[in-house]
Amino acid sequence: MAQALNFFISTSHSPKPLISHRSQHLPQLISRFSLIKSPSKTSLFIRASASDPTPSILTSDNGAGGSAAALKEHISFPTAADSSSIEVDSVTEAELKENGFRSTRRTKLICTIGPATCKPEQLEALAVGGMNVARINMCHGTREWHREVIQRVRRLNEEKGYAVAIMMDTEGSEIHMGDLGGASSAKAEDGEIWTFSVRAFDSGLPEYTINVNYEGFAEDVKVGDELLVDGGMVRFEVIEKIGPDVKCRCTDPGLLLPRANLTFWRDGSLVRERNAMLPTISSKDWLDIDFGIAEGVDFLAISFVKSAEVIKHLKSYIQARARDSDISVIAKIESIDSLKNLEEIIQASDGAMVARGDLGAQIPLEQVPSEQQRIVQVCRQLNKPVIVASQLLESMIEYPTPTRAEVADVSEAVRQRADALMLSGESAMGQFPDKALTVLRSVSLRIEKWWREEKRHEAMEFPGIASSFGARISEEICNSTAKMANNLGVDAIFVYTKTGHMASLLSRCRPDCPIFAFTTTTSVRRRLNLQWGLIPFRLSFSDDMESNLNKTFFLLKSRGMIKSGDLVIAVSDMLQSIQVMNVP
Ligand SMILES: Nc1ncnc2c1ncn2[C@@H]1O[C@H](COP(=O)(O)OP(=O)(O)OP(=O)(O)O)[C@@H](O)[C@H]1O
Ligand SMILES: CC(=O)C(=O)O
Ligand SMILES: [K+]
Ligand SMILES: [Mg+2]
Repeated sequence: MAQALNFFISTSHSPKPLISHRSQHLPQLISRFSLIKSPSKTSLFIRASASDPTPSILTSDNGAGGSAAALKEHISFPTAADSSSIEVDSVTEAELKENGFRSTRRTKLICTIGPATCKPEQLEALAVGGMNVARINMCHGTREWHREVIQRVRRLNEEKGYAVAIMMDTEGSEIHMGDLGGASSAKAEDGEIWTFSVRAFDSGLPEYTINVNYEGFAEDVKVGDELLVDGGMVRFEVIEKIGPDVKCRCTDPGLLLPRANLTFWRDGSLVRERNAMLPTISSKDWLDIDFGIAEGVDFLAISFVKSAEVIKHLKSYIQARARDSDISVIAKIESIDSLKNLEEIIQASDGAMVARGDLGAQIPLEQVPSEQQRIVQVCRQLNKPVIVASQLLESMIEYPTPTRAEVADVSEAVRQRADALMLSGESAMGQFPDKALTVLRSVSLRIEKWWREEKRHEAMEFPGIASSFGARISEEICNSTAKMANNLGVDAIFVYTKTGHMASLLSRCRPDCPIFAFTTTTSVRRRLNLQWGLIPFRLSFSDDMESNLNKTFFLLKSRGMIKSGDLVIAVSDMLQSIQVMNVP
C-alpha cells in the first residue's frame, strides 16, 4: 500500500503553510499544488512527512511557474512507518500496552525541578516515573539555570518520545527574606535576637541578620507584632524598630530557608497594610514572564493572585506578545484576597492551583482543607483544571517513605478528583524525588482502581457554562457521552478536538474510562497533559469522521494500543455527533 503522507505547501512570501494535505499519491498533491496562485519568482516549499514535527524538507523553486514534473524530481518519500503519524507519549504508550487502557492513571502529576532533579538522567527518571508537567519556580535559581532545564526537558521529549509540559511559576511580590548570603539554611534558636532589614549589605550579611525584600517593612510592623517565617516554621516577636532595622526575638525556634515567606500578625490576624498594595506581578515577574513566553512554556502559574483583573491583563499581554500561542495561565490561590474573589479569578484563568504553602500562612491552618475542597469544586464547575500543591509528601524530603497522614492527604486530593497533584521540595531538593513520585502514582492508581471496582461514578450535575448555543450542544454531548460511557461500560472515549475544549468538557465529567484526545497540534497536546483522565495524542485529521476513525483504529491497532472488539464512543468538535462502536 502506498504510504500516506502529510504535505505542507508554503511560499517564501508566506512561511505558514497555505495548504496542508494528506495524501497517498503524488498526483493528488500536484493537483493541490496548482491551486497556489503565487507570483513568479516565488519559491515554493513543500514538506512531506509521515509524522508532522520531523518532516523532511523539500524545496522547489517556482520561478518557472511551478511545473509538476519539476516538482516531482524534488520529492523523496520519508521511510517512517505509517503508524508513526500518531504521536502519544512513550510512557503512556508502554502503560497502555502493559495494563490495558482501563487502568491508565487519571490523576496527573507535576514535579518541581530543582537541584535534586535538574540533570538529564534525573529528569528522565521523573518522566519515566509519570511526571506529566515539570514546574520551574522563578523564586529560585537564575534564568540561565531555568533555560537549561527547559531545554533538557524538550530534548528528552524529542529524543525519547515523552510529552512533559513545562510550567513556569512566578515569584510574586509578597514579603520574603533574602537569600541568607549564600548559606543553604540558618538555625534560629529560642530567645535569640535577629535583625530584619531592608538595607543592602555590601560586605556580606552580618550575623543574626536577615534581608527583607519589601521596602515598607519597618514602617508597617509594630512592636509586639508576631513575625511568621513560612507560615509558622519559625516565629519571632518584634521588640524594637531602629530606622530600616526591625529587631525581633525568636519565640519558636527552627530552620530559616533562603527566600522564605514572611507574614506578620497582630491581635491574632494577618496584617495586610501596604503590602496589600504590592503588585501581584512585580517588575521582575514581568521579565520572567517575557522569558517564559520566549522559551515557549506551556503554563504560567501566577503567584498571589488577588483579582481577576491581573489575569485578564496578563492574558491580553500574552496574546499581544505571542500570537497563536497556547500558553495557559494558572491562578495560584494562596492569599486571602484570592479566596474572596475566587469565582471570578478562576473564570478569568485557564486553571488554578491550591497553593497550600502560602495559603496556610494567610488563613488558619484548619481552614485550608475546606478551602481546598471549595476551590476544587469551583474549578470543576467552571471547567478549569485544578492542581493541589504543597507538602503532600513533605517528610519525603528527608525520608524514603511517607507518613500515614501524608498518604491520607494525597488520597483525599485524588478522591476530590483534582486534575493534578504537585511535588515541591520533595522533588526540587529532596533526597528521594523518584520515590515521592512513585507514592503519588501508586496512591492515585489505587484509588482510581477502587472506584472502578466499586463502580463509583460521580453524580454529574454541573451548571451550564456555554456562552453560545453551539457551545451548549458540545457541552450536552460531552455530558451525555460520559453518562453513556459509564452506563455501557465502554473501554474508551475518543474525542477529535482542535482546540482541546471538547476534551476538557469530557474530562470535567470524570468518566470511568480513559479519554483518548486526538488533537492536531503539539502545543494543545501538551496542554491537555494537565487534565484529569485525558490521554492526548497528536494526529492530523479531517472533517470526515469515518476516515478519522478508520485511520485511528488502524494506527492504534498497529501499535498494540487497542484491539478488535474494544467498545468506544467517539465524539468530535467538527460534527457534534456521538458514535458508539466496537473496534473492527
Ligand atoms: N531552581 C531551584 N534552585 C534551588 N532550589 C530550589 C529551586 N526550586 C526549588 N528549590 C528548593 O525547593 C524548595 C521547595 O520548592 P518550592 O517550589 O515549593 O518553593 P517555595 O520556596 O516553597 O515557594 P512557592 O511558594 O513558590 O512554592 C525551595 O524552598 C527551595 O529550597
Ligand atoms: C506552591 C506554592 O506557591 C505554595 O504552596 O505556596
Ligand atoms: K513561586
Ligand atoms: Mg506560594
